[in-house]
Amino acid sequence: MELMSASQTIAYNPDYDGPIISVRGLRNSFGEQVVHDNLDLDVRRGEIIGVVGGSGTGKSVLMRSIIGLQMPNEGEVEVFGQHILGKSDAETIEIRKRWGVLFQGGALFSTLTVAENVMVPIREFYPDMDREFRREVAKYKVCLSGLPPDAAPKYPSQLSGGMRKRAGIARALALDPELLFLDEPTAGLDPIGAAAFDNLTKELQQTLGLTVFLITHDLDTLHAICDRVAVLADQQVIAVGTIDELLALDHPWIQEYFNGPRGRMASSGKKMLG
Ligand SMILES: Nc1ncnc2c1ncn2[C@@H]1O[C@H](COP(=O)(O)OP(=O)(O)OP(=O)(O)O)[C@@H](O)[C@H]1O
Repeated sequence: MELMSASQTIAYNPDYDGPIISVRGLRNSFGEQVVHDNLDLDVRRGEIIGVVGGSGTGKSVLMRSIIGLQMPNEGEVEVFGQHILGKSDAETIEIRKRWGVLFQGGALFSTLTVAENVMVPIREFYPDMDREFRREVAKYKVCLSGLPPDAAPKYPSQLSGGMRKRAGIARALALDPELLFLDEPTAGLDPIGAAAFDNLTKELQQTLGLTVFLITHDLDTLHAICDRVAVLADQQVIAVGTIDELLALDHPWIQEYFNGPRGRMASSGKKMLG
């Protein structure tokens, strides 16, 4: 194994104030199946951007391309203003430290407690951190996720679905990220649990100044907390904007999605609350 020298690691530029994520000309295919072709997207600092699209339109593949788990056939991905495609883990370590990911279903290690799950990224990125301090950080993140302190020593199998999602958030927050990726965070939650999770996401965005890349099918979530919505269809991001801006577009999928019976209900629910 080769160690990177400091000069080979992509440096953190604290003065960068452009888009937090910039994707250009992305192409992803699996065999004959083209999932993305010439896809562009910018994510602005501090926003919650909802990413929607029919099943199989490539929302998760897009997220995986941005975080380096999927190597696209073509295109450029910049995160925090730095090109990351084709770079090794060692080269991107300073960038990866600055984001947290909640995968679909939580993806917790079932043989580790909640606190131990939170400690995994801390140990990976800060191997020299004192063990006691690591424990304290983990406990704090568990609280930040809205879990009671007694959840920390529990195993994922001892938690409800909603609590497991919160444990996943605690782990995603382990390294004090500036950017959070959430893949369908409210899927499988009851409406009350989903609304509570939306509130948590909004609170984290506001109190920690996070930028949030949020894949969802949940119309209530889009209305409740997203600043803008990106729509995936036809292998591209066909539109990005507020829901009102999207509604002004004459695209059949967008109209059906936001103006169909469920879309109208979510919209009227927001008006009643607002
Ligand atoms: N590793 C892979 N190998 C082959 N095909 C893949 C792979 N990953 C994703 N795909 C295919 O790419 C397409 C997009 O998948 P993706 O999971 O991104 O869709 P999605 O928009 O997130 O869908 P959903 O809303 O149902 O979660 C799907 O047809 C999927 O089968």
